Amino acid sequence: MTVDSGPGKRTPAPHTALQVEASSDTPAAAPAPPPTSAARKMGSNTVARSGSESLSSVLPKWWRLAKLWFVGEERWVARGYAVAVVGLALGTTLFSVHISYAQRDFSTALSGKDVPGFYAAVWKFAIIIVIAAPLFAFNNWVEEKLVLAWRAYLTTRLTRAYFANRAFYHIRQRADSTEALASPGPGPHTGGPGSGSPGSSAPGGGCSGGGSGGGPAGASSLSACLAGGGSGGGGGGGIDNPDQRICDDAAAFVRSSVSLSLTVCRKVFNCVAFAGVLWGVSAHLVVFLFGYATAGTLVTTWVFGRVMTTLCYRQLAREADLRFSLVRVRENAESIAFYRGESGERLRVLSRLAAVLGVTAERIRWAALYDLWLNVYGYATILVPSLLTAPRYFSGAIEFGVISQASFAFSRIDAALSVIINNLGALSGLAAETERLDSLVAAMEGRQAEAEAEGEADGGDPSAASALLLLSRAGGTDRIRRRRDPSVRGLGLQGLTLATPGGQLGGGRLLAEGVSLSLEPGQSLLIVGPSGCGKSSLLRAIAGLWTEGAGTVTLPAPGWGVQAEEQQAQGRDGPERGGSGGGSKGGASISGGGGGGGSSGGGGVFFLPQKAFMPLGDLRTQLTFPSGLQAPPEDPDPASSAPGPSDAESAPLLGSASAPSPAPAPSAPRPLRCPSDGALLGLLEDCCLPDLVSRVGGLDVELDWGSVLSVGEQQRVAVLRLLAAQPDVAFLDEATSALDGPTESRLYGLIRKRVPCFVSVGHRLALLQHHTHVLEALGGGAWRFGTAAEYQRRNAGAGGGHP
Ligand SMILES: Nc1ncnc2c1ncn2[C@@H]1O[C@H](COP(=O)(O)OP(=O)(O)OP(=O)(O)O)[C@@H](O)[C@H]1O
Repeated sequence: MTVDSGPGKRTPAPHTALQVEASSDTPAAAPAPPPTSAARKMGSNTVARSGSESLSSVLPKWWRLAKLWFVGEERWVARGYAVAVVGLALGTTLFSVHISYAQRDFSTALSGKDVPGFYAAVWKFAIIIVIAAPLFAFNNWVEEKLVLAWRAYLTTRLTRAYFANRAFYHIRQRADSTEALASPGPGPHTGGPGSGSPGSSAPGGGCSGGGSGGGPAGASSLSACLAGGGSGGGGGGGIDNPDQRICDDAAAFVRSSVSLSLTVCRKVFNCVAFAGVLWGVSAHLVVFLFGYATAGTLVTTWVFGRVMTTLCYRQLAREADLRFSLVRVRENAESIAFYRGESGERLRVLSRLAAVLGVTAERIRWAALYDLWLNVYGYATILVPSLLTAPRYFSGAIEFGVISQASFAFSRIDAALSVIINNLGALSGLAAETERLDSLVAAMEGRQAEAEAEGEADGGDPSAASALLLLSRAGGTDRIRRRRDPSVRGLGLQGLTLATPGGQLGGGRLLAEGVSLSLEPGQSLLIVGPSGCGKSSLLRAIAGLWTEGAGTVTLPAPGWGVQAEEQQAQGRDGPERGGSGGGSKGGASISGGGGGGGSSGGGGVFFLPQKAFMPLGDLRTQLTFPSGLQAPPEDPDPASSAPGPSDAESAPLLGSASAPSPAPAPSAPRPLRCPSDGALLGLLEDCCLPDLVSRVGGLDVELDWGSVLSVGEQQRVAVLRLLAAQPDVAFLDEATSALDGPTESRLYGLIRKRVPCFVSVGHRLALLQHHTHVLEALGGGAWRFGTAAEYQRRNAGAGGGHP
C-alpha cells in the first residue's frame, strides 16, 4: 500500500514493498562548500572559474543567488513562505511516522488472520487518507505559490540589472570580443555565437562532447569544459545567451531550488523520525544503513556528479544556441530570402541541433550507467532489513508486523541518506543553472562597478556627477574620460585616443590618436573617411559605449526639462555658420569659433545609430522612442512583487541583498520630452511622412514596424524622434543614408533649425552643405579637423574625393 505526497511525486528509488511516501522526492540537495575563486569583474574581460568546479563548489554560488530574495527587500514574504513549507514538511513527516504504526497493525492483523483487527486497521487507513489528501494538496499549493513569487522577484531583478547601465550592450560586447580574441577552431560543438570555449582546456577547442567519456577521466575533461564555460562564448569571459539565462535558467533555478530544499528538509525529518523507529527494532540496521548510504553517496558524487553537472550545463547552452539561431532567421527573414541564404542557415541550425543531440545522447549514456548503479544500490536495500530481522521473527522474538515496519523505516532513512544518489539528475541541473546565473550576475555586477567608477551608474545623482571630471575607471589612464558639464552646450574632445575593444591600447586596433576639437552651439561637424576607419567608433566613444583609449569627451549635462510645446513650434534661429578651426593631425587641437543658436530644447545629447531601432509597440511608441517608453519615476511598479526601479538599478545586484531595504535613490527626472499627438502629427508632416498615420490606421496600431516600414521611412521616423527630443547636441551616424537627396536636404534643414549643435557621419558629398566643420580620417589613427569651406577647397584642388 502506498500513500503518496501528491500526484506525480514519488521516489524514483525501487526500494520497499510497503512504502508510505510522505515527501516529494524530486531534486536533491546541494552539497558542501569549497568555493572557487571567480574573477567576478567584467572589466577584466573574464568571469573566470577555477578548473575544478564540482557540485560542492556550487553551493556558495547558489546561496548568493538565493539570498537575493531571502535577504532582500521582500525577505519577509520569502521567509514566510519558507517557514510555511518547512512546517508543512514537518507535519507530513510526523504524519508518515503515524502511518508506519498503522501499517504495522495492518500487517500483523493480516498475518495473524485477526479479522476484527484487520477491519480496524482498514478504518484507520481510511481516516488517514481523508486527512492526508487535503494536507498534501495544501502542501503543493503553498510550494507552487513560493515558486511563483520567487521567480517573479528573481527574473524581474535580473531583467532590471540587464538593462541598467546598458549592461545588455556591454555583456554582448565582451562576448564578441572574447570570441574574436580566443576563437578556437570549430569543434564538435562549436558554431556561431556561443560556440567555442576559450577557457576550455579540452584539446581541440570547445568541449569535445562527442565522446562518451568514461568514468572519472571523462569526468575531468568534461569538467574542464565546464570550468572554461563549455558553451558558446561562456568560457573565458563572454556570457552566452543572457536572454535564455534570464528567462529559462532563472525559472528552472527557482523550481529546482524549492523542490531540492524541501526534499532535503523532508529527508532530514524522515531520518530523525524513522531512526528512532528503526533503532527500537534493530540498532544493527541503523549502523549498517548509515555506512551503506555514506559509501553510496561518495561513489555517486565522485563518479557521476561532475559529469552530470557538466552535461546539464552544456545542454542548456546548446539549446540556447539552437534557439538563438532560429530567432536570427526569423529576424532576418527578408535578407536571407533575398540572398537565397536558406541553405547556409539551414546547415547552421542543423549543426546546432546536432550539437544539442550530441550532448543529449551523451547524457543518455551517462544516465543509463547511473540507472544501473542506482538499481544495484536500491534493490540491495530491499533485502537487507528482512535478512537482519527474520532470524528474530523465526525465533518468536518479534511479530511479523515489526518486519514490515522495519522495512518501511529502513527505506525512509535510506531515502533520506541517499538524497544525493537518488536526485543526482535534478541536482546536476540546478548546479548548471546556478553556474549560468552566477556568471551572468557577475557580469552585471562588473558593469555596475564600471558604471559607478564612471560616475554614470543608473539611479545615481546626476547633478553631483555633472560638474565633475569623471574617470571611466578610478585612476585609470587607459580609459576615455567623459565629462558632463551643465554649462556646455556643444561638444569637446581633448586628446581623444581610441582603440577597438578587447585589447586595451596595446592589443586593440588604434582608430584615433590625440583628436581634439570643440563645437559651440550653431556649429556642426561632418565626420568623413573610408569605410572601417573608425567614424562610428568615434560616436561610440562619445556615447560612452567604447571606453578603451585616452582623452576626454565633454558633453552637455543630461536633458531634464519637458519643454512647452510652443517652444518646438517656434523653432530656433538657424545656426550661425562658419567658425574657425585649424588642421589637426594626430594630436592637434582646434577650437571652432562661432556660436549663436541658443538652446531651449529638451537638452542633453541624442544619438541616431546607423540602423533605426523599432521597438515592439504601437506607432506612437515608435515616434516617441525612447521617451515614450520611460515610466515617470513616480509610477507604481507594475509587478507588485518586484523591487522598485530605484533600488534594483542603483544598488549592486548582489551587494544590496545583504542589506535591509535599500534607501530609495533620488528620483530621476524624465530625460526626454514626450510630445502630444498633435505635435507628433506636425512632426510627421515635417519629416515627409504626412500620411503614415492614416495609412496604418492610427497612432495606436501595433505592427512589426521593422518590416512594415521601409528603411528610408524608419530613418525618417528616427529623425522625427530627434526633432521631438530637441537635444543640445545630436549625433547622426549615416542616419539619412537611405533617403533621396531632396528629403535628406529637407530633414537636415529642420535639424539645423532645431538642434543647436550636431555631428554627422556620412559618405555623401551633399551632406557637406549642412555642416560647418569636417573631421577627416587620414589613416593610421590620424584625423584632420577644419571648416567645411577649407575641406571643400582642398578636395576641389585634389579633384574631389570624400565624402
Ligand atoms: N565590437 C568590435 N570589436 C572589435 N572591433 C570592432 C568592433 N566593432 C567594430 N570594430 C572594428 O572597428 C573598426 C571601425 O569600425 P567603424 O564601425 O567605426 O567603421 P566606420 O568608419 O564607421 O565604417 P563604415 O563607414 O563602413 O560604417 C572596423 O575595422 C571594425 O571592424
